[in-house]
Amino acid sequence: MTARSHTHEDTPAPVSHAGVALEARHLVKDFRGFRATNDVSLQIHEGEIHAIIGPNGAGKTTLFNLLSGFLRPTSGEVHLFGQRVDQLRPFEIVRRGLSRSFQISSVFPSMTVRQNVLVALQSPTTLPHQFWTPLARLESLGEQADQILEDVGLGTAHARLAADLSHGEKRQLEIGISLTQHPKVLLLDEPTSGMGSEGVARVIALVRQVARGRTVVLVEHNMSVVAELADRITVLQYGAVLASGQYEEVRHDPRVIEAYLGEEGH
Ligand SMILES: Nc1ncnc2c1ncn2[C@@H]1O[C@H](COP(=O)(O)OP(=O)(O)OP(=O)(O)O)[C@@H](O)[C@H]1O
Repeated sequence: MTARSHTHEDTPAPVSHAGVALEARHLVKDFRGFRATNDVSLQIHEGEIHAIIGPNGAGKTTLFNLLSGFLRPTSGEVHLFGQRVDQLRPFEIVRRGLSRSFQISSVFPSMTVRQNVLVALQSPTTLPHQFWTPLARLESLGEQADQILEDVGLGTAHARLAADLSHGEKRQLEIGISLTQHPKVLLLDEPTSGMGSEGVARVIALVRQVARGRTVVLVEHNMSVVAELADRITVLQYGAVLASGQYEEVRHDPRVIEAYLGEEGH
């Protein structure tokens, strides 16, 4: 335990939904008898960067899919800003302020970087009431697209074909595409996967940038990225929450060291 660490007793129990952006309550997901998510309850606080970690097969992706509406829970509930969302479809959850980064499949390789962002901005989830002003809409979309590309560090790459982007740049574009939905809560699935140290450093800076004024939840295998970015972490094992709390607190938890962090030399 270090000076910066906290104990469970230090952390006041939340008494209401105030300050809670996203909440899982006793989530269960069974796949033909196999329990991939086992009674997961967690609270993501507004404005925090929260990392979900755990060994391979621990259920991180399944939890992401449950939180974003891509899977329906077998039982349990998901609440977004105090409202139940687990029975909604993904686009309805997007409209309520939660967006997730998509894998490379959401990027159109034969279109330019800017065109990819424009197409995402034209999504009806973003512009449901503006069909009668096509010219004004296009102009406003162009400005928005350019701003998003600046925000994700692709301002000078706007005219390049998405197919020609490096792996890291594609991840930047995916995050940009997520931002077109104006999310209050952004879910990032392994944003640094497959990257070298330069790409990792760029993504760390990018996540910090997009986290301003937002809540970010990320699944991440790279523990130095987690240490760098996360305000709090939740550790999953066998589909259940093994530990949750401040990074410094959780990383000293002997069960966590045994299950996961020990392997990483932390
Ligand atoms: N559609 C499915 N049908 C059956 N089993 C599934 C399905 N999706 C996931 N699983 C199983 O659920 C468990 C959790 O998988 P999940 O992908 O959520 O883990 P993860 O923590 O994201 O793993 P990784 O770190 O390897 O990506 C695994 O045992 C997986 O085989």
